[in-house]
Amino acid sequence: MGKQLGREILSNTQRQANEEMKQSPVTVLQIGEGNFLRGFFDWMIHSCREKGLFQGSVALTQPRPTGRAKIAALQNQDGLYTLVTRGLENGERVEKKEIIAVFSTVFDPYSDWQQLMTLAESPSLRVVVSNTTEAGLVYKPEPLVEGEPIQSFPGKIAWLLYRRYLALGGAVEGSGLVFLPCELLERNGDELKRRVLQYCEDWSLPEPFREWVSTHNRFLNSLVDRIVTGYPTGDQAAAWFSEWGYEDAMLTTAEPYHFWAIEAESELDEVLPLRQAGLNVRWVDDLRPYQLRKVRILNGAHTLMTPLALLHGEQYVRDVMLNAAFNDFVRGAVAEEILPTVAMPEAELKAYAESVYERFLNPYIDHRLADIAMNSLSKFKARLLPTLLYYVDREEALPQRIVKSLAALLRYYRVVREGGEFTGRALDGASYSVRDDAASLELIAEIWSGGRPIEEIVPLLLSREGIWGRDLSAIGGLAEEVTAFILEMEDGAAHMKIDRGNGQL
Ligand SMILES: NC(=O)c1ccc[n+]([C@@H]2O[C@H](COP(=O)([O-])OP(=O)(O)OC[C@H]3O[C@@H](n4cnc5c(N)ncnc54)[C@H](O)[C@@H]3O)[C@@H](O)[C@H]2O)c1
Ligand SMILES: O=P(O)(O)OC[C@@H](O)[C@@H](O)[C@H](O)[C@H](O)CO
Repeated sequence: MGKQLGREILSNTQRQANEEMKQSPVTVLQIGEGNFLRGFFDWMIHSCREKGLFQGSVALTQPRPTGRAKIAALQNQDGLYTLVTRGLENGERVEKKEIIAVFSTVFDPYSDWQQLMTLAESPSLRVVVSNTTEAGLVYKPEPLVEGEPIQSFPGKIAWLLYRRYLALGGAVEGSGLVFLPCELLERNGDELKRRVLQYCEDWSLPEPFREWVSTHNRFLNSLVDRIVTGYPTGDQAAAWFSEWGYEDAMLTTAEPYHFWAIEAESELDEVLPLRQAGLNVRWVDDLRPYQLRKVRILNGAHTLMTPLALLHGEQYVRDVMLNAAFNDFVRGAVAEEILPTVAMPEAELKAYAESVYERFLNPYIDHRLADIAMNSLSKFKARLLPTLLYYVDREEALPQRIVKSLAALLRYYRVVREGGEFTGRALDGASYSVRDDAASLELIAEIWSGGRPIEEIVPLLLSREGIWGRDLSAIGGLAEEVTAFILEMEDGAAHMKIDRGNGQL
């Protein structure tokens, strides 16, 4: 057993910076001990502090009782943890190790409720950041028992705000807080506010307070973008620990790419000087283009490649991008079919697309296509169908690569029910299981099973409004093109075959 990370591991300079941080007022409350916030937000605050731009510190709590273990592990390490950032940046491999020191307080709100209440009443507190997954924002009614910890995340916020309102007085300028929920939900700030107000109503908290919640507090909508891969798999951690001379139970890893679009005015730089620290953060008037950019390009490219690549025996995103034929296919689809449909400056879109390819090629991330394949029906509908419909609505030629990926999706969903599973067969006959909405899979399996010719199957599949949101069989030429692609795939026709490394799809 080596030494555990703690303040004695730090160099003299780091120790001094850590002591200064510990003495700094708590300006940020963080609800969420998970990997993502530690590899994203806390790293950002650490970067700001290192540049002398941020004089506050972060108090960390977990949103649910089960997060206790990580809270205890951080307490055991004086609030410190290591972040290794690794991947490609402008074509170069980077690997950077940092000991992140931003938590001046780490506590379990279920055993130390009073500490949360004291923080709630602190005039120094300005920001509340969270990531509790989508599940954390689901509304679960609960009774209010004064002095007892509140279970839900938005319920905690409602009570925290009430205590703050009582302590600081509603009218006081600056008594409100800035909320930055990082959950991956559209308009996450609005969602948190709605939930908080729901608890205020459930507990009959006074009307003037509710008014103050809405008018003096900011619930900001934002879009986070960074792949944070957490504690490394295999022997990597042990190898690093022996190199570093210490062990770290809270070690996390992330890709170099990071982006945060926050719908708010840039004056908030004063509260969070992230941009001044050179971070890729943008205060924006309208978040929608950024959401669209990510969903259509990054997630769209994932969904575009997944069924086709799985049918051809690929397993990982990186391997798809290293295959010349697939690489051409993905880049061609993004550049010629997806980008023209997103209303943002072309140079910006191209730069984002390039960063996405680099992220897909990250030598340190094994992103399984089988994981991305889960719920591919709704993913196609949200991520690629709007692009296809853009051309349909303008009566332009159908985008061939997206049509091909739709063909691959339908072929990938050629499933039979075996026990509790729906299984399909790749082009080489290998079996796989498909995870998606059971009713849709049932329906699709039934359509494929009837012994009909493919020319009948495809229009039937495309006509299911319950799956696609509209009758796709009504789109002129689509069923014929999809059918032709499936037949070519099955026949192993030259242009649907992969000549590994150098061929064509
Ligand atoms: N890791 C990434 O690359 C990444 C990137 C962008 C967004 N995200 C999103 O961030 C979320 C968290 O990811 P992570 O990598 O930090 O995972 P994690 O497992 O390390 O952390 C999950 C966090 O959510 C909390 N949580 C889980 N279920 C909850 C519930 N029912 N109620 C309240 N809190 C709950 C946990 O206590 C913990 O703080 C995911 O939903 C993911 O979609 C992750
Ligand atoms: O997470 P999912 O299953 O909704 O989608 C799979 C990927 O497209 C997705 O995880 C991206 O990698 C992620 O959104 C990048 O920030």
